[in-house]
Amino acid sequence: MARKGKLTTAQRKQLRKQENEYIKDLITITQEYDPKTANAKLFKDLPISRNVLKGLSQSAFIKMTDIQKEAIPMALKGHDVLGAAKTGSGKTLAFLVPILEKLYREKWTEFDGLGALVISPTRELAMQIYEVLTKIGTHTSFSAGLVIGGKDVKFESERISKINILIGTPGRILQHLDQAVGLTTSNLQMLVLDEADRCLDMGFKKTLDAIVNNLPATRQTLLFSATQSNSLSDLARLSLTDYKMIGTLEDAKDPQKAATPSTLTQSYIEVALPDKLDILFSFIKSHLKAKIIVFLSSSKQVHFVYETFRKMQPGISLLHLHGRQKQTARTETLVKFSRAQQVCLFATDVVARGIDFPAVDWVIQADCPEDADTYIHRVGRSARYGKKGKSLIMLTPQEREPFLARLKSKHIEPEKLNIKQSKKKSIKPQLQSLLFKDPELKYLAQKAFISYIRSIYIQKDKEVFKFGELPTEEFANSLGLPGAPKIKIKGMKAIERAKTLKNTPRSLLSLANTNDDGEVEKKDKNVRTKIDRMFERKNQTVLSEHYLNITKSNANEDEEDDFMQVKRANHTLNEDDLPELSIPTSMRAQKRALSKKASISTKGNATKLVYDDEGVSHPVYELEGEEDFHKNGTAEDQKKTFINKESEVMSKVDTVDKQVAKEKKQEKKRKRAEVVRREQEAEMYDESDFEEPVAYVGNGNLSDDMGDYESDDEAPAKKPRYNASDFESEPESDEDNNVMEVEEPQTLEDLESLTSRLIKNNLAG
Ligand SMILES: Nc1ncnc2c1ncn2[C@@H]1O[C@H](COP(=O)(O)OP(=O)(O)OP(=O)(O)O)[C@@H](O)[C@H]1O
Repeated sequence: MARKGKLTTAQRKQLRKQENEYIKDLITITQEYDPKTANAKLFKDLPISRNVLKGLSQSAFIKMTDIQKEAIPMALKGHDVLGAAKTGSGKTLAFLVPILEKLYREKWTEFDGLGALVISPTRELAMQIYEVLTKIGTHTSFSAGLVIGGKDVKFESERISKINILIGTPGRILQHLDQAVGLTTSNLQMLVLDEADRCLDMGFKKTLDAIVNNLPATRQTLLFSATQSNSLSDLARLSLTDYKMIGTLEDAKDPQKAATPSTLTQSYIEVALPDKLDILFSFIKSHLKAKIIVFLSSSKQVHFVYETFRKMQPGISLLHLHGRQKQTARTETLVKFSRAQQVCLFATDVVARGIDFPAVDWVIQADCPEDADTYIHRVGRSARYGKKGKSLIMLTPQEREPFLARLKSKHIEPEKLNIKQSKKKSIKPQLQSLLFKDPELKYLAQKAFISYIRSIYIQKDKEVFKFGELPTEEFANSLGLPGAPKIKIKGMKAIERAKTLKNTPRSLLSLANTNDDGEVEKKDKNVRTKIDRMFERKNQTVLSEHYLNITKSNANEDEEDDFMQVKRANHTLNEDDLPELSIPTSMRAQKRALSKKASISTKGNATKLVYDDEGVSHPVYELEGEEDFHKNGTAEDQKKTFINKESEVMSKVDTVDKQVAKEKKQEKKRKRAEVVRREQEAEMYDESDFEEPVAYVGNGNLSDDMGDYESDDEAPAKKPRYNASDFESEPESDEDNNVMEVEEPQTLEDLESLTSRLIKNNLAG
């Protein structure tokens, strides 16, 4: 007899049978389903299981968007999908529904391991996808996990073995594939890349390839983005052969199908670089009732603009978000911005893609994006899911024409706006006074200056970004600085480029002074030490403590040196009597001295030695009998043979040396490129704090998983942590003003790193 509430074995068997039949029917209907004739509009018109439909309708997803209508049936049929659709058009559901359906039809259980993997280029986007999944999957029995860094790996490893659907950023996923013993990918059914073009680009190449190498080749792969890459090599990397393209790039040739939403009003203004902040401040002041995102090119820019504008109190709440912030701060800002209605967020491209902020009125691109695709993603934070929105891009006179041409090729033609003269108001005096009073702000301004110049220098599109035409002095003044901080570029390529720059301003022309090593240096004949350089920067309070420590320890060292020195008070030494000693002075000289080739060349002709019974060495002829010696030919012949043999050896050594040197050079170049790339990455998609990964891993139940997520400090709170009143009156007490959120100061090693192409030198005091 069955106890009350418990099913008997027979009942269970019966239920299982019914479910198997239900799944069988679903599969048959799916195979017979023809999207063209079916003309489905609602999710319930599709062959989707009842539990998923329930989750969808409870989340108010009833009617399908175009991409969902097309992509879901294709994916349900088992095809690989390459899907491109405008920003805010519902791509997330287009891959989440097929994931849930696939696993349901495969009768997936926790013992089957990982069934689906979703890769997102940013943490914020991964969290958002996870949140949508937990909503629509609430009536299914799959477990979901979010890995974006953080918690104890052992803790994660235990839980991750039970995860069916894993969502995460590339670096973190790879770390888990490497470390989590329990994570079995051999059964993986589906791989999804959201923002696929970004996941596939150079920045993530190595990581993504390593992840894919860990996955079974027979799987279904879905790629989604508003700007899709259909480069064959990219698709080959994912073993994508028989795939269906949905709304892909071909459609971009049709003006009606431009990559931006029709509900978005796009405009541009031409602004000289030194006037940008004036215009930006005026814009914010005249849009106090709006919800605005301002995109800037680097975290330093964001930090500086946020801190200074905050002090100038434009009359609207200000927020800032970039990849160098702690995850908790990033998440809090995300939640605050989502909930607020009148607010201005300064951000880097870390939130340019995929993030679904509700009701953004304006997207301002204060710095020109690297390409048209980034433009599309940035403006896509507004006008989502059929809502209205506006965007404005500031283009410098140098950027205007070529960048508008890039946009035109994608059928995007923003309207020109003019700035009313009456609205123009310079904030330079205010900035100057702020920087004068606060050395930390001045330091931020210097960093913002350098990072902007650097961002222009490293841009690929040289027609848009004309490094040589930057008005550096005026730009520095516009940030409130008394003059442009001096900068130098390391690396041969940079020098060549700097040399060819015809109209390069004075401050940039100093870059062209190079030394033997191909490094650009100041003309200064005296070699400046790290401490000298520190001294030149000592006006910066942020560094001054470090500086003091160094100079103090150096002073102590001097004293110690003095103390240890043998005083020659009681005798004198005749310098001429001392043996001549010389040591290689530079690294290059040291290397040369150690190279095999150099050591051979400095030793003259090699002499063959033989050792006697006592181990004493002798030239060969000393121990060889005359008769034996003549057996090997005349002395002249033997000499020739010997010389030929030795030159052969030397030439081999020479070839090897050259090869080694070439490889080293290539490796150095590769490393430098890698570091520059990583720095760019850190600016935009920071996944850097590897040592302290946080993961929110489910425990076999989606709703429990969401509970876990909520309770975690590091996780974004589902319920608001701030109520509207908290937020609107963002406290700015005197105390708060004094406590500045200053990033960790860069170390000397950072500043002088060979890997950095542009570094500051002798910051203007
Ligand atoms: N069928 C639907 N019914 C109602 N709302 C929907 C539907 N599909 C998506 N949405 C809503 O539309 C918004 C945009 O969806 P989503 O974030 O998936 O867009 P996207 O195409 O991925 O955008 P992006 O290219 O910027 O990543 C979200 O707020 C989502 O909840």
